[in-house]
Amino acid sequence: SPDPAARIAELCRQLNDANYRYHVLDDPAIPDAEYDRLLRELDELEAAHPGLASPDSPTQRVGAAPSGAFDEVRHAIPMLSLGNAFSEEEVRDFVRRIDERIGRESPRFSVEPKLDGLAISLRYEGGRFVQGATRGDGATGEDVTANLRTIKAIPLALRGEGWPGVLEVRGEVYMPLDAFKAYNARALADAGKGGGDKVLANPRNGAAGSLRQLDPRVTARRPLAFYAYGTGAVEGGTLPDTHSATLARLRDWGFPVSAQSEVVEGAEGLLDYYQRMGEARDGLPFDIDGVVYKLDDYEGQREMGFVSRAPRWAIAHKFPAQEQSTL
Ligand SMILES: Cc1ccc2cc(C(N)=O)cc(O)c2n1
Repeated sequence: SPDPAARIAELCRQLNDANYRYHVLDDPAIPDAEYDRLLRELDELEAAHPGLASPDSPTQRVGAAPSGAFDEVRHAIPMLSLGNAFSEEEVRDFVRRIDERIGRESPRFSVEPKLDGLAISLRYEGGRFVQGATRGDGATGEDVTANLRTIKAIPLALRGEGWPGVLEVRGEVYMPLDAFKAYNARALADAGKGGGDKVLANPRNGAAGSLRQLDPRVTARRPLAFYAYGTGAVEGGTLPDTHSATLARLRDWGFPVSAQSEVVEGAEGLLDYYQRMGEARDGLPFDIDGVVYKLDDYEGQREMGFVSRAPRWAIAHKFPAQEQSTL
């Protein structure tokens, strides 16, 4: 049989590549059954050669139950909450304030849907996922690293090159609607036979509840997804000058980013995007409760600063409340 170390390295590469193509490019390379077969082969090889199992191996995503509650994590850079706009007038005020404060006639904005999930922060050192935490109150969150490792959309090691020595990525963990419905249908059916998983009230609670499980093996059974929407601490490297260019780099490094993100210009561009996303909303594979507008250039963001914990350079424009997803 070929050298086990070489076979293990090849299987890790194939499985990580399959994850990237499935979760980031939305272009699966191999069918699920093939993915599972490769993962089983890797599991058996690592069991036979324990010294050869790398901590970044796809088999290391599901750990055992930890001790007790979650440790606290202090966010070196606070995780922002967003100010809200509910009307066209408030959006125009937002753009006008930017023009008045930093003299931008028709600024460019990075825009994307606002997913209804749970905000988290992921820390990478030397390109490896070392810690993940919930937003908490923005300054301090809970260490849910073991649970986040079970989410295949979150890379255990960065791809490509040029990433900083320390990189924190902020994003939203969410439960896709189809997966939510399939999970509940199965949980309901199993309940009928006196066993099975808990039925979830709605996708947002499903995501929050799944991440707060003390046992990562329970989290691993939940259909969770993730998409990156920003960065936190960055050391030993630099990011591009705009948010949109940073999102493109995050995608190259292995993070899913919103397929609906765009760059638009001025209040008209924002309102047109809001209109289009409002029309597309019911066809999206996840719940959204609005769209997010961000001044795209970081220089402008620095000049605009923050009001208490919310940035002056970004707002969420919310849709009218929608009846909750049915069970
Ligand atoms: C700065 C910031 C804070 C919270 C966010 C939340 C979402 C979201 N829920 O999708 C998207 C973003 O771009 C965000 N951006």
